[in-house]
This record gives sequence, structure tokens and C-alpha cells, in this order.
Amino acid sequence: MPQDIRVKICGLTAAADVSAAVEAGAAYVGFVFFEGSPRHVTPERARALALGVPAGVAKVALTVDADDTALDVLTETVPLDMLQLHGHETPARVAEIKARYGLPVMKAIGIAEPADLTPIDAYSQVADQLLIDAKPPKGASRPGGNALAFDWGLIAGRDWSLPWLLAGGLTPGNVAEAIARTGARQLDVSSGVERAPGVKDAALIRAFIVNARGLSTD
Ligand SMILES: O=C(O)c1ccccc1N[C@@H]1O[C@H](COP(=O)(O)O)[C@@H](O)[C@H]1O
Repeated sequence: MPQDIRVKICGLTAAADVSAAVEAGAAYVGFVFFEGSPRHVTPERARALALGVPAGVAKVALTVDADDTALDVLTETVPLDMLQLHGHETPARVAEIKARYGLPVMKAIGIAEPADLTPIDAYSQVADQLLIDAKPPKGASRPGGNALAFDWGLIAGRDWSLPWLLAGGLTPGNVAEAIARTGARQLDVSSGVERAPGVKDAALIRAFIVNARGLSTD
């Protein structure tokens, strides 16, 4: 089983959880700047957390339809390696953000049916990475982090021209199957490594990464 699998642990709010993610081997750690999320952190809080992340682990800021004023504050306050755009940002807006901040950009795309795959081509022209996530259910209070998986069969055998992460409802219990069914080499998880909304669990973080990589705990 693949040990080169890269995992992003998203929605970190506490230093102990950042340490747990780093020690378990996360390649990315994510901070959520969306006020409707139980994982929301302020730029100042994220800065304190980010300063504890060693080189080699990418610090990702998750934003939702953020304007330049908010992104200016964020990028000036927090030492970041990547921006994750998880709203309705158009391809033009993705290109604008990438040019303005000089940071790699990951664009989240919500999937529920085959037609939802169509925008991927346009975003592939401007983003550095794609995040293939479940589309939020109608009436959801946030566009992600809903512990909802989509039909992995919709992307089985797909190969895009840029690196991508699989997200949505992943857990230590289903991550190996998700990899086998989709061919994903990168995974993003938030709810599935929590004991309550917004409260990460170090044992679940470790189990997720061990299971994703097919490592033995013996
Ligand atoms: O985590 C959140 O609260 C969140 C809020 C707004 C947009 C995205 C959010 N989370 C991202 O959604 C996916 C899937 O999360 P889950 O594993 O199903 O909980 C992931 O990229 C999270 O980072």
C-alpha cells in the first residue's frame, strides 16, 4: 500500500492538535477562516498555531468567497504556504488571488452528480491544486466540513492535469476504500478526525494517517 500518500488535516484550532497532525505525518495543516464554522480561527490565533509548524509541512488557509481586504489581513498576519478557496470563486477570481498574493491556490469543487465535474477543466487552467469535495446539501450552513461523502464512483479512473486532494466524509474507517476506489494520492479530512464538531482527536488523526498509508501499527 502507498506510503507516499499525502494527508491534509484541516480545521485545527489548538496547538496540541497541530502537534498531533505533524507528528502523525501530515503533509498539510489547514486553518479555517469562515465564521460559520465550529473550526473558525482568527488570523491572530492562526498565526500562533502556524508558527509552531515545522518547515516541510504546508500551512493552508481555508477561505470562503473572501474579499481582498480579508485576504490582505490574513496573508499579512499568518505565515502561509497555500490558500484554499472553498466558496463560489470563479476561475477569474482564482487567477486574481493567485497573482495578488503569490501563493499557490487550491480550489475546492463540490461534487454530487456527473455535471459537477464540468468546471474542473476551467479551474485546472488557473489553480495549483484541486480539492474534490462533496457538494454541501441544500440549506447547509457551510460549504464544507459537513462529514458528507459523495459517490466516489463519479471520479473513479479520472486523471486531472494537476495535483488534487479527495475530501468529504473521510474517516479512519473509510479512507483506505476511498483511495482504492478513486486513486487519490492526497486526502483532506476534518470532521472524521474529531470527537465533536471542532474538537480534534489525536488518536483519530493518527489512525487516519496510518490507515491512509496502509501502515501497520504492530
Ligand atoms: O471545516 C469546515 O468547517 C469548513 C467550512 C467551510 C468550508 C470548508 C470546510 N471544511 C472543508 O471541507 C472538506 C470536507 O470536510 P469533512 O472532512 O467532510 O469534514 C475539507 O476540505 C475541509 O477542510
